[in-house]
Amino acid sequence: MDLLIKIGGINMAFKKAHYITGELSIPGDKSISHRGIMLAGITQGKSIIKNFLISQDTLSTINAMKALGVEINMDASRVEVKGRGLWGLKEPEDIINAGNSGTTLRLLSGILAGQSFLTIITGDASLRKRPMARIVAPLQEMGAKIEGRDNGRLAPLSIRGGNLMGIQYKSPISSAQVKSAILMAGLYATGETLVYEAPQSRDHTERMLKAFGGNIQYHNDAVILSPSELYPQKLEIPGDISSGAFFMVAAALLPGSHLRLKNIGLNPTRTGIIDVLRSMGAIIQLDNLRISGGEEIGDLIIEGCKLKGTVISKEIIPRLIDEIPIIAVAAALAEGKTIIRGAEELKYKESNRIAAMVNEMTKLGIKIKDLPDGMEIEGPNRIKGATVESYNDHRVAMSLAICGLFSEGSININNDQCIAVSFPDFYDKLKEIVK
Ligand SMILES: O=C(O)C1=C[C@@H](OP(=O)(O)O)[C@@H](O)[C@H](O)C1
Ligand SMILES: C=C(OP(=O)(O)O)C(=O)O
Repeated sequence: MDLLIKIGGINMAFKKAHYITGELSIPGDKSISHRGIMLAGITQGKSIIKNFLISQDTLSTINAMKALGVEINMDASRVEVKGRGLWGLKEPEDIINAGNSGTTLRLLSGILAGQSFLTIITGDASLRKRPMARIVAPLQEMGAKIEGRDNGRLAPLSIRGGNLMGIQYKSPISSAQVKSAILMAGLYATGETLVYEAPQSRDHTERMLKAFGGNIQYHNDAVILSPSELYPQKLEIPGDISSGAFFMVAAALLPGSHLRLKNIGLNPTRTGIIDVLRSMGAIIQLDNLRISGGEEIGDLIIEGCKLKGTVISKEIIPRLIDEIPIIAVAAALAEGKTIIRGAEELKYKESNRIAAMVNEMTKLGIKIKDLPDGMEIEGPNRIKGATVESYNDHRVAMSLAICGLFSEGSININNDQCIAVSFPDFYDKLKEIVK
């Protein structure tokens, strides 16, 4: 079956897919790529990062670290970071712009909280609406001077740090960005820094700190960082399960499909999508399992079949937070009702992802309604063609594109160029496996 795609254009349209088949490597994990650049930048010496994700968000992190004086060179196969040591960053000459990337702004704020110089950090229109008090409050408690719009709740933030003290922080939300900002600042603090959260969010920062020589320990679900010196490393970034999720869902939904996603990151704090798809009846196998750079990695093999609805509740949400838009697509085509609760954090992402998915999937003829903390979807649905909006949110755009594989008419997605935020090759990869 032909696919009609305008790569990098404003609109795209697909024709209905019959099945998904093939083997794909998915680009490097976005969360781990950000962390690799930041931590390498504050070690003394040269780190090499392979399978780094080159996307708009991770380029925001690279540009920010360059503005702080770190030398970074990259080609298609690797990134070389010449770190300036924990205390060697320099005051940036201009405002740092994190673009669309919450991870860049929040994690970097933790590092900036440790610097005695002044930095002003901002982002695009979406990021300037996202909540920052969640990092500003604990970083101020550690001793950093931070101001921002709306009483420190919104970026731009101005940060002058230094002389930090470790804190014991019980996080009111499960957020890896909050936890990581505090741990980054903890590298500059006197005494121990402890962060407690439940349920646990992704733990890439803890693992990577350990890999760089950081003194990380766990006690009763809390992570504790003691003052540590970091050392340059060679890293290989696993494939991003959050990007792979779009193809996993497409393959799981189409009987006759057989898809292998190679070298995917399988850190258990990220694999909620596998558990949920299996609870919907999906056939997913793991192969070639190993550990690389302190992270679980392996191949995912997905066979297509008929899916059924499921219930997703609070405890699993941090393990699949970015996959909820594409899970909503799986639910739309599955038999029966799917209920997603405990996901209010979705309102504070690049767009309000509950409102975005409910509005746009409704335009496609899907029975979906919003809940205060999630959504309810009644399946199976016949998906009709329509023009839909991405809200400039990459995950919304890619989820709607997958709807296009199942729709009776063309789906045109306005502003789908935002896909380059996390997955510039999305359409090319999709084209390879759709038959
Ligand atoms: O730490 C990270 O790399 C991320 C953490 C999550 O955000 P929160 O920490 O806000 O939940 C996730 O949604 C985001 O895509 C990446
Ligand atoms: C929420 C996301 O990223 P960030 O918070 O870094 O903007 C995402 O990639 O879905």
